[in-house]
Amino acid sequence: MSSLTVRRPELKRGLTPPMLDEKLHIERCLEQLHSKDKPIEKYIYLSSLKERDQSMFYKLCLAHMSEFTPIIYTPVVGDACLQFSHIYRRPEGLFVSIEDKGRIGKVLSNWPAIDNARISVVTDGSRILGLGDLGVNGMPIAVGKLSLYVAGAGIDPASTLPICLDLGTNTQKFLDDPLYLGARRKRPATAEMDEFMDEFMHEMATRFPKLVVQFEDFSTDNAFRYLARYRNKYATFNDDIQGTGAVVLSGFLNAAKLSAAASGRALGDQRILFFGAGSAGVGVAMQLMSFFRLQGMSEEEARNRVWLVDSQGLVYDARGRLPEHKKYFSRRDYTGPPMKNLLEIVEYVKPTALLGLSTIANAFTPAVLAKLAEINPRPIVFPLSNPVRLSECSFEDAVANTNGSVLFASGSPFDEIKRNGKTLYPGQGNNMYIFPGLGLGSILSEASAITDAMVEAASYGLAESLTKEERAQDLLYPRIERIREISAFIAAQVIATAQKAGVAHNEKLRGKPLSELVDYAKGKMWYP
Ligand SMILES: O=C([O-])CC(=O)C(=O)O
Ligand SMILES: [Mg+2]
Repeated sequence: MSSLTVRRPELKRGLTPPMLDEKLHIERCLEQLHSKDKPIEKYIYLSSLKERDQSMFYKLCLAHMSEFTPIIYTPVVGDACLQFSHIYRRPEGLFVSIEDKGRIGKVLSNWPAIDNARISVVTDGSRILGLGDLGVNGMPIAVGKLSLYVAGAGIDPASTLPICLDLGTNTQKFLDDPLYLGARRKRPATAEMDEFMDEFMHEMATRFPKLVVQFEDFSTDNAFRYLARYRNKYATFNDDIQGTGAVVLSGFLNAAKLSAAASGRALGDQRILFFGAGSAGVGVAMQLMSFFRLQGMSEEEARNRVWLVDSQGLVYDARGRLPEHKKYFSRRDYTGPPMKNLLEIVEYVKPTALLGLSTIANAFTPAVLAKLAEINPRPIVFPLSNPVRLSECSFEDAVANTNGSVLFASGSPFDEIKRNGKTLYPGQGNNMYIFPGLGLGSILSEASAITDAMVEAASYGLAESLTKEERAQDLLYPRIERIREISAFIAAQVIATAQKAGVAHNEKLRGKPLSELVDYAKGKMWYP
């Protein structure tokens, strides 16, 4: 030991309280957190803690995953977005404005950790969770997702880059708010936005050549359009379409096994009703096609197992003009009058599974839930809308109205329920199980693109990652406390698949067996 290390504490003497002990300081921080009674105050406290003492923030986060995720992420991050312009303390992340068009590269170069950046979450704030167009108030969603990259996949915080594109907002309330922090203008027309996005993506790839870009909470049309536009050109994925799709496929696979065991029907004998046909709804439906294909069905047979419901009711060809993204699943076999009532639609479709991506709170009424339980010994009910107050039903309602038979996963967290001496656990079908591992695998493999097969590998990796104990409790997802282990496993699957697809450029990893890839991913993780 050098004399300097011995003397250092002496040099600092007097600059901290005499009895400041690290272990006890953890307790102190937790006590401070627990002393806040409003969720938004807890969010503000943790956000400041992260700035003051990043290491302590992530230590606490890792040790208290199920307590922390609902605060730094869904649902409380939703409140943080709604109130962003009012609770704002200090800048975090990078803001790129429509006014920067023509010099976006210069703005990106202002990011201090330019050589470290490996993963960026980019939102334009136009559809934050189920809360609508929040404009520049969307920044906390990018920050929150990246905190989970650090906690959940061990990405070095210094390599994360949260970005909020400020393209204005069409929400008048914000335009009228004197404290609103974004450009006071309506959103640009498509052509102008496309020009902006092309320049942005080009400059991102130029300034940050090793960067993986996650698109987050863009409005539905743009989410699909930009995914198609950039997915073969850059290492990018859309979390709401692909991440949500993958996480739901994974939980659905586990739920279908339990449902088939209870009904005695074949695993593939599922009829899935989607309530909500936006980017998440159609993204999930697309992803679930691979569940049916895995059972040996043709594309046509698989598509026939899916029904969509939007704000106009059942989606079917004879209804008339449909937006592009709804056409694929539009029913050809129904020609009657518009069918709007969900209970009526359930009676007509007789689904084994009802998935909600509508952001319509309590749309799964007691009558709908009871009907599902009447036609299925173990109905699959996934109210996936976020945040929690927009959920299509609560876990409590789902359990109560199905006599406890429900196989349940929601987008936002619910508490477990004790019933007849048994504990029932709600699944959380949130993309937080997928994106950290998918991103980590893409970074480590140095992927030049993120293919469907890579997303699917992440999904099957997650489905496989349940322990015996977790399966014995009918869990559909593993416990969130194991997120790092799960992310390493998912990352390994993603790397192997990227190699097969020919998009992996990390030659060091070529041909390594899965177990070595898992160890490699674990070895690369950052710890506070
Ligand atoms: O952030 C979440 O909890 C899930 C998500 O991507 C969304 O709802 O848009
Ligand atoms: Mg999202």
